[in-house]
Amino acid sequence: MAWEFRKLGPGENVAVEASGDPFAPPKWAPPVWHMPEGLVLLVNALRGVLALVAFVVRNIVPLSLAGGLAWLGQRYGWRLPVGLVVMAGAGLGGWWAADRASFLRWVGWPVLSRWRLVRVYRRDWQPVMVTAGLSRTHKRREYLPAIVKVRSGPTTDRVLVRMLKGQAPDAWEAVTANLAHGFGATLCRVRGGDRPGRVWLEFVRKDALATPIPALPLCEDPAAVDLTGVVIGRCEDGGPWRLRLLGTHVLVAGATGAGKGSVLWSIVRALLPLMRAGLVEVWAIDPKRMELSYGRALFERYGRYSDDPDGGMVELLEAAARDMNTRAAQFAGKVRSFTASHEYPFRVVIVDELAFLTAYCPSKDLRRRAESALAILTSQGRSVGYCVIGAQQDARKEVNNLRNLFPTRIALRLDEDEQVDMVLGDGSRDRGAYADKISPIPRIGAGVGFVRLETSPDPVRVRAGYVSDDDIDAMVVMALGSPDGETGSEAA
Ligand SMILES: Nc1ncnc2c1ncn2[C@@H]1O[C@H](COP(=O)(O)OP(=O)(O)OP(=O)(O)O)[C@@H](O)[C@H]1O
Repeated sequence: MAWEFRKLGPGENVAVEASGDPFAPPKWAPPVWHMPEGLVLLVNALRGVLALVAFVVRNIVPLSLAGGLAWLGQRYGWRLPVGLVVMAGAGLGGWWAADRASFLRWVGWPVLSRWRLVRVYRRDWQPVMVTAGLSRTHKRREYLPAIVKVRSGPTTDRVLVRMLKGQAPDAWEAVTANLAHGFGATLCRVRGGDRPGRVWLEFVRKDALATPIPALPLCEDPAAVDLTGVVIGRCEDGGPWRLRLLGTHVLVAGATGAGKGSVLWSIVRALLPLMRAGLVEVWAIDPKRMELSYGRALFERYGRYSDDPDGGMVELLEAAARDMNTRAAQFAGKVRSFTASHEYPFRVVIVDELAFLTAYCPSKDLRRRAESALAILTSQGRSVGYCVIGAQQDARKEVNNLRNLFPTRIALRLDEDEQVDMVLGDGSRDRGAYADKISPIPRIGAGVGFVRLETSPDPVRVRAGYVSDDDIDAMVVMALGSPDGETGSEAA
């Protein structure tokens, strides 16, 4: 039987049985190439050598160590290598005990990264990529994205990935749940890579914020407080959560019981040294008469306080707006950047439930006046030392149409997924801000939220310190000298 080879397209060969009969249907068959046996053996041997070289290069450090110890054992007996291993172990133990941070940086995390690369990511990479639909097959050849490196920390693994040509981060964002389950993580987030064509995958192995963070220690030194980053809790990576107050306004959105109070009180706690020094005033507006009223004495001594629904709260806001205008007129042409002083203290206006003033207040006139004062304060107050901090339960537009005047926003636990983007900006939830999935159990989820830091568009998970009633009492004692140190100054 005679066969002839035909090319259907580039790289595609078929064999067709040659036939003299022009009407006979063509008989197709895959081409069979008969290789000389020696050539096959040679190619396989070459492949084996290349794989061995790649393995040795990839594992040069452990292989060299093992080889060196084996050589020493062979040459001088087993006592020497065992002694060396014991000494190295003791040295590492001593390093760990003396300076844990540097030990983890130079030994602990690199070893863990290597271990997780080999035992988790490289091992499960192919099946997870295929199942998640991130691989492609072309002409029966499988193309997989590649792992560039893995960086492990105490709670998170960061995996730098080279995507397939033509792939975009959206394709990865759409399958974060598959990736998390595939690699045994509780959560996976996609972050921008170090160059086009690469993305960082952030796998959360363990929730670093699952247990409440006690109120941060009270600081006595005003110089230690930085208004461009007051520390109010912890970030997921273990670093401090610094919240900018100078030059911005802050919106704290969270469903009922989400822990808005702990954010507000952590801010006041961090500001206390500056309040005592006369450089910061906190004006508190407390429609709920629950959260802020506990520390009313503090606000009355170092600022102002109102919980009066019949106009008192709105008057306080209007007073702030008037004062801000006066300040702006005095600064015009003289001051370019604000520095807090005794004459012009930095004023923080805290509104515990914004929606009460802007949406739920029964008096239309009061609502209109409150909205107007808030709009003035938020649109013009930043540069003259005013910061409005508003808390609200409902992130919907109908309830707060001033949302866009708050440049800094914090999303605590939210009821619906679409509220996440309303608070943090479009695409935030796709980038991993799952504020709607924060646990409603207070011990696990209260005070937990997502923020966008100035340095990166990617949302960061944070938890505010829990300022208990006893902590507030301690603050009052520190600031006023007695738990009920009323000053007698009139509430607005
Ligand atoms: N940071 C935190 N860590 C641990 N538990 C917290 C934290 N913040 C608050 N809690 C707990 O969660 C409960 C609800 O907190 P909080 O009252 O501050 O919520 P909220 O958002 O102000 O709710 P609402 O809008 O209904 O007033 C509190 O009883 C408190 O025990």
